[in-house]
Amino acid sequence: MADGASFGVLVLNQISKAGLERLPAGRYRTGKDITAPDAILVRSADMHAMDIPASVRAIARAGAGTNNIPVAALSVRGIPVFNAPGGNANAVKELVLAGMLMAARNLPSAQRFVEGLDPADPHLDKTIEEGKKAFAGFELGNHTLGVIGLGKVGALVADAAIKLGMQVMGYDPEITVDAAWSLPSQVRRAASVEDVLKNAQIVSLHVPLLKATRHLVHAGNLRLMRGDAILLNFSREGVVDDAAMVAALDGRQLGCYVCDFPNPLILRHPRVIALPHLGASTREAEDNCAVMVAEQLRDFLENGNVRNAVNFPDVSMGRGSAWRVAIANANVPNMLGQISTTMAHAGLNIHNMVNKSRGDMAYTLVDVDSAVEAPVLTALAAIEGVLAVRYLPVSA
Ligand SMILES: NC(=O)C1=CN([C@@H]2O[C@H](COP(=O)(O)OP(=O)(O)OC[C@H]3O[C@@H](n4cnc5c(N)ncnc54)[C@H](O)[C@@H]3O)[C@@H](O)[C@H]2O)C=CC1
Ligand SMILES: O=C(O)CCC(=O)C(=O)O
Repeated sequence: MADGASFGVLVLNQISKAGLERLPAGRYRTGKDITAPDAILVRSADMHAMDIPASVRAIARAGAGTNNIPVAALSVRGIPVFNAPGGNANAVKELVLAGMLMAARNLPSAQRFVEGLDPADPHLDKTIEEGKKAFAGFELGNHTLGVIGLGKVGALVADAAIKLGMQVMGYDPEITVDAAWSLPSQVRRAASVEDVLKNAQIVSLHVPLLKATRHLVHAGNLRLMRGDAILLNFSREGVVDDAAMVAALDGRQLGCYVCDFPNPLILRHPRVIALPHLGASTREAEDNCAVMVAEQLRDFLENGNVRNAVNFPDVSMGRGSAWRVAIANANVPNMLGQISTTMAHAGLNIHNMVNKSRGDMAYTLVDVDSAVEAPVLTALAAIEGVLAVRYLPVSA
């Protein structure tokens, strides 16, 4: 609960100062030791085993993926999970380009070769000229890149690859209309994951980790890939079956694996290039994401408005009066009827109201013409299907 005018925000990861500054100190307490927080700010910390306090009203993920957050369990509690769509997409795109170049030009092994040179070698020039033959690579232009997942990151990767002279094929059965509009017209539509794996020399994965995308790349479809193909995974560890992928590398069914998720199965494999989850680690991306989610969180805590929550509809309403009630409820018949009847019985006049739904979740903002007493809030919370009720009077 907010104690008077102030909100407590528990911060689980390093969050950029630019974002934290959007939660002004006079009104917000932020830090790693906040007890009974109103909200939690997080990046990659795994929250699945965490006991999320009853005081929590919102989770804000300063990034894209929310697989580290128990979204379904939070939805049942009427708690929105905000993220920052696109806030780090350019940073990931640039690292994917670096990954493609590192693999195509054998840069990590070339670098290891140079690091192993002996400065006292009297024939250093000759050693270098002899050694470099082992690292000859290929140019990206005119090769085919397959992009699986054409959201914020995938679209930027496709666009950059076209600008590098590559041919691009893309697969995304869930693509949104906005994402489809933002794709360059040169991107050829692939029929399936298999179509991409079979026909692209370089494949880059940009899907969220969901039940449907776990082991999207597995033993069965890895064998469709060209023996010299490069697979890039900047999505999530579980999207590729790493055991099958290592077997494909060892069996020469795959040329190289580039990923952002090292684990014991792939560490030190000579044809794996692994980075320590660096995709979003740029000053720009860290600031963008932190600022986006801090602003979204503040508008939710203070006004109940919802923007960019992965489990709630977008709902925003300008303040029509000083007394607002925000209600998260199951998307079932007669909720609005019961909410307005409860308010009418308490003598409250509804000034303005908005209700939207998304899947099983509905969200309602109601501005009323007079103060709302605690028993009315209790009665609203007791309506079957109501998941959370917040009273948000404008402080004097
Ligand atoms: N390495 C890193 O630091 C980062 C990793 N990521 C990962 O990349 C993922 C994608 O990020 P964004 O592009 O920002 O998300 P996004 O939500 O904009 O795009 C995801 C796309 O995947 C598509 N998709 C879903 N299921 C699919 C399937 N079965 N086959 C093909 N496409 C499918 C969706 O329709 C959507 O267009 C995130 O969920 C996260 O896991 C994102 C940012 C940083
Ligand atoms: O916050 C980070 O560094 C990780 C970013 C990420 O994986 C994401 O946004 O999905």
